[in-house]
Amino acid sequence: MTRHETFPAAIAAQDILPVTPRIGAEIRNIRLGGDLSHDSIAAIQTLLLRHKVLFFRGQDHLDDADQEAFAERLGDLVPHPTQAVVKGSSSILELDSSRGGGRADRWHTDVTFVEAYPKASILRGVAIPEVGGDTIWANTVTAYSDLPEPLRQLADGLRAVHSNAYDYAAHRPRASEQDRKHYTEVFASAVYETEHPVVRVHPETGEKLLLLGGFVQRIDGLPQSDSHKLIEILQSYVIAPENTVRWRWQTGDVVIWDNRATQHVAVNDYGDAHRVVRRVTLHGDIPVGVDGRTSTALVKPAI
Ligand SMILES: O=C(O)CCC(=O)C(=O)O
Ligand SMILES: [Fe+2]
Repeated sequence: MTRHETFPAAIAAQDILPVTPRIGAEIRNIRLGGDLSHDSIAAIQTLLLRHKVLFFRGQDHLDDADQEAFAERLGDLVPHPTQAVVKGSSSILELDSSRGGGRADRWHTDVTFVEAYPKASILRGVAIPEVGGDTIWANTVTAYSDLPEPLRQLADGLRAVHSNAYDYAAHRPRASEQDRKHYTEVFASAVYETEHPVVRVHPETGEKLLLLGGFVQRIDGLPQSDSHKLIEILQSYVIAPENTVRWRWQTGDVVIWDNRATQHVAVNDYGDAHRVVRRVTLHGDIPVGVDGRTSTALVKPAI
């Protein structure tokens, strides 16, 4: 972004409050819904590409249907491939801390185990603990540009395998019995495996970004231990504090993230307090690497 770049007309400059210079902006004085003007929707889309994550407080008027109607203005809704939608909705996924799988406490980009994973997610705070339960997002574009040149060159040529089937117990030693059951019986009930470029070219901004996150299993062509080490090195640039933004939720908040240019994690620090968030995701397109090669599905369930 250049300094003199204009703000999208439908949202006034004073209503756009960057939370950090690199990622995240709070947008004030807008009532989200399916009835927003074309200009407001276009402004939200522009701001999302620029800030990667947009925060909206005070959207308590939204119910599930309104959340879906608003999301539909931004793209095509796509339900989660293995988890059931909330009753009565077409594609809302509920994350309830008191149920299995309700705590997304590993860094990830949503649903990267499928080829055309979602381009954006829209999350609504339904029940928020008095303290704790923040979410952190990381900018994977600035992470890529922070890589020292030799690492950038190395990353440019790599491909990684993402899957929803992994050693759950090893990755999540703190998980409850309920979480384990949810993982086996629901989340990984159908196995997906997809090979993505490690560096993706963003289809709208042309920015290069690191495509990794919690579903990455290995880097193509490397022994498992080297694979782990290299993923850890690259991931350390993603989660560097200067590339992240942390949000203290209030009930009625809505957060939208560009799921192509970010990773996120829900901080699991609130014990038995009750936390419920509801999400919709928008259809994405198949990633393309810097060499023009696209992602390829290796395993997908026969439907
Ligand atoms: O619970 C949260 O704050 C985030 C959950 C999550 O990972 C998601 O909605 O995609
Ligand atoms: Fe997520």
